[in-house]
Amino acid sequence: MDKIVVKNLCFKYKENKEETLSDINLMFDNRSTAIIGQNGAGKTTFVKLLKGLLKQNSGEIIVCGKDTKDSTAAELAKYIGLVFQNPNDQIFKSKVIDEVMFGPLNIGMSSETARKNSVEALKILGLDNLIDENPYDLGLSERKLITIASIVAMDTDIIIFDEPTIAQDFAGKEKIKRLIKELRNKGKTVLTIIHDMDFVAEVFERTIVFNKGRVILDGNTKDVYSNEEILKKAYLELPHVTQLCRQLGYNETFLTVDDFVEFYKNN
Ligand SMILES: Nc1ncnc2c1ncn2[C@@H]1O[C@H](COP(=O)(O)OP(=O)(O)OP(=O)(O)O)[C@@H](O)[C@H]1O
Repeated sequence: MDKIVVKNLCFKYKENKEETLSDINLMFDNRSTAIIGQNGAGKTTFVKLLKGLLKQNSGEIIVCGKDTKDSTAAELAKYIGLVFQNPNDQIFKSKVIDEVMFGPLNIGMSSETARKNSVEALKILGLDNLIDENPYDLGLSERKLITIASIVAMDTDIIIFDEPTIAQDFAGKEKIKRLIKELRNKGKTVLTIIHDMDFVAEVFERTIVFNKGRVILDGNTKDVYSNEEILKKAYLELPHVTQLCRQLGYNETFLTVDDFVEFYKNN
């Protein structure tokens, strides 16, 4: 079933002359989905509309059966969680556990379930030893993971990450990769705005490309990455292994080194 249906969506910020989003038509099922596109393409605006933080000028957005135009952001928070790009926009409590439990409590979860979910989410991200710390005493990468845990703990059907890998080293990226796969296996719909094309290739089943407020590509990641010319025009650079294989004359699109090695061994 499609958890989000977007029809003929248009949006313009009052102070801007041009539309930021024009005629967007998309449906989201359980596939893990990356939303990519150059800076200013409209990705963050799009997810803010899904979450009900902005209201469209025209078109329709249905989230878990609810029309976002008739729903408050508080009502939609039960269905859709959004992790902001900058953790400092989200964190305000002085203890990690209180910060992570805030969202679950706010949507009406019992404190017992909120605590259980919060500890579980912190554990998945390897942060359960920081429960009593002040988030502001921690580094940017840990603060970012805490904001991710706090949304995961809300156990919403749809979870959106805005640039989750920023400020993460290899270990942090691996944690986020594992988390996204785990959420997907639990049947959650995970949408992620991201610039890291290698991460997209390794993790996401579906990729949507935004360009100047429109969707220019949408499909399984391998098919989308096969449209080299369109991606180039949108100033998006393919992963190095994909480029290398193309330059070596392979017609097939390889998303990861493992993909290529597997193919190479069998041919
Ligand atoms: N609050 C706002 N008021 C007016 N214009 C805005 C506002 N927020 C964003 N914009 C403009 O809308 C356009 C789309 O911005 P948006 O942040 O949605 O793009 P993005 O694809 O998420 O970019 P990035 O990858 O840099 O985060 C940009 O031209 C931006 O300047």
